Amino acid sequence: MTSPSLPTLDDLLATPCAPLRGPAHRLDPATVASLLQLLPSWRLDQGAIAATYRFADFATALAAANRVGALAEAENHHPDLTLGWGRLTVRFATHDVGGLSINDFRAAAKVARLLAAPGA
Ligand SMILES: C[C@H](O)[C@H](O)[C@H]1CNC2=NC(N)=NC(=O)C2=N1
Repeated sequence: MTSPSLPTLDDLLATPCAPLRGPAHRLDPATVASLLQLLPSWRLDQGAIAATYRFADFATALAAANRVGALAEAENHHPDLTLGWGRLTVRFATHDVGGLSINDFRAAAKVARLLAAPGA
């Protein structure tokens, strides 16, 4: 049960990342935990949210990284990416607020949709 003030997954998918600056936009741990419930593949990882996606080989993982990069550019919200053979780890935090913001969840939801699609 999410409180009325929390966005749904559809809200996250439908809302573009917006410029956020300053600690007022930092999410508290309870909100982070509630929002993570919307993104089952994602976890809290040293102050960021992260997910690891697996692929058939390096070239496929690299292609996925490039698709995530295009999404990040479109959203103006950028992850740290760790690319390996058959593996891509995507991590989001918002450096402009010095922690996690709603933009991280907006972007993560879009990445999850992008990479869940067949042939990602
Ligand atoms: C100037 C530029 O719009 C800002 O630096 C944007 C770019 N992408 C960003 N990405 C992330 N992850 N956090 C930010 O605070 C951020 N800010």
